[in-house]
Amino acid sequence: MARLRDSIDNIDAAVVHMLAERFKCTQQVGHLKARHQLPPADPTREANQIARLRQLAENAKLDPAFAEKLLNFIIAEVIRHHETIAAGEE
Ligand SMILES: C=C(O[C@@H]1C=C(C(=O)O)C=C[C@H]1O)C(=O)O
Repeated sequence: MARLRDSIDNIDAAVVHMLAERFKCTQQVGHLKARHQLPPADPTREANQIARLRQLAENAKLDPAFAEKLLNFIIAEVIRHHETIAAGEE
């Protein structure tokens, strides 16, 4: 079991690092949107991402509903950041 837990720990670390990189990109998008007075949320982009992620999840034998919930959770946090950035650049 210790070997499995070592792998779980490595995977969790990779997830954290990947999320950190993703948030670095979304922060830059937030600044671009604020500068060009674009809204924090882009529902069309979100719908495309959700459809894509659900397909990827299905192919990977991961529950697509779980993948969608996870992406929605992350996107909600990104939108919160974008609202904060927009408020600061008013
Ligand atoms: C990052 C963006 O802003 C928001 C956050 C998204 C995300 O985290 O993937 C997607 C769409 C937007 O609602 C974007 O518009 O690309």
